[in-house]
Amino acid sequence: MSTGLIHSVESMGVHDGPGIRYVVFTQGCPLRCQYCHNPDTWMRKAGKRVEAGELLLRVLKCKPYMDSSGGGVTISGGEPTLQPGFVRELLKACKEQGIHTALDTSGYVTPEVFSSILPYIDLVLLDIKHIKEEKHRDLTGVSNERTLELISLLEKEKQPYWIRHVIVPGITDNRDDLNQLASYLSNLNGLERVELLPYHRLGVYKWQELGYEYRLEGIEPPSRGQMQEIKGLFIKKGVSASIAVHG
Ligand SMILES: C[S@@+](CC[C@H](N)C(=O)[O-])C[C@H]1O[C@@H](n2cnc3c(N)ncnc32)[C@H](O)[C@@H]1O
Ligand code: SF4
Repeated sequence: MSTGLIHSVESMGVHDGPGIRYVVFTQGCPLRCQYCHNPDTWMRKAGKRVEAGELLLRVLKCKPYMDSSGGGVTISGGEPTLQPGFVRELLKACKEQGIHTALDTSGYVTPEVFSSILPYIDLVLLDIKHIKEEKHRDLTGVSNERTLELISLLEKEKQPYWIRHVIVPGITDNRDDLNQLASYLSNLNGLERVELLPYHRLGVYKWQELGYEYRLEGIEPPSRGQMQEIKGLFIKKGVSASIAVHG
């Protein structure tokens, strides 16, 4: 039986997929997003080791309210695709129990690894951090090539997915970049919806506790008006976009 390194769980999550969800936050992430609200999940140590079967028993206790709300299980993190064996086993076990499954990812994963998990995922929540390669590198430390390649795979496999995009004033709210992203998304078939996430500062204290330098100091969250205007830009291109509430 596979074990996984997890950071924490949330038994009544309402921000990561439809309905009420049991959210598993895995430990470890290869990206270093400047805005990340979970920097305490980055290191591939310091988490708790759990067996997939043990976690399933905890999930099953929550099944009644997950079912009645149209919810399920979401594996988030950190970057869950770093632990494909554990994630596969947990999602497979959930599916065998009739539980809806979602995976929350940056898409920084090879097609081979992702394909090994895909049969057990009902919904992929894929965050495009930036549509422009150079800006993506600056924001996250890595290329966006794998993320875009993953979208091609999801399209090919006819896998339903949502795209997420965090709006950070001065970093990801350039209108030309957003128009480019909206045009790109308007041509996709499996995309069910786009969730625009307003940048928030709820995790800044963790950066301070960890002794990391927070480069976005001084940047405030976007206003409601700014978010509405950006949402309008997506709608205008025929992309079904909504503004998410903070997690
Ligand atoms: C912490 S990540 C974990 C899953 C995966 N690593 C990813 O980035 O998609 C979950 C979601 O939170 C978003 N997020 C992280 N920090 C944020 C912040 N400061 N404001 C708004 N959304 C944030 C991410 O962009 C992602 O969509
Ligand atoms: S990919 Fe997700 S968990 Fe990793 S640094 Fe970025 S927002 Fe944080």
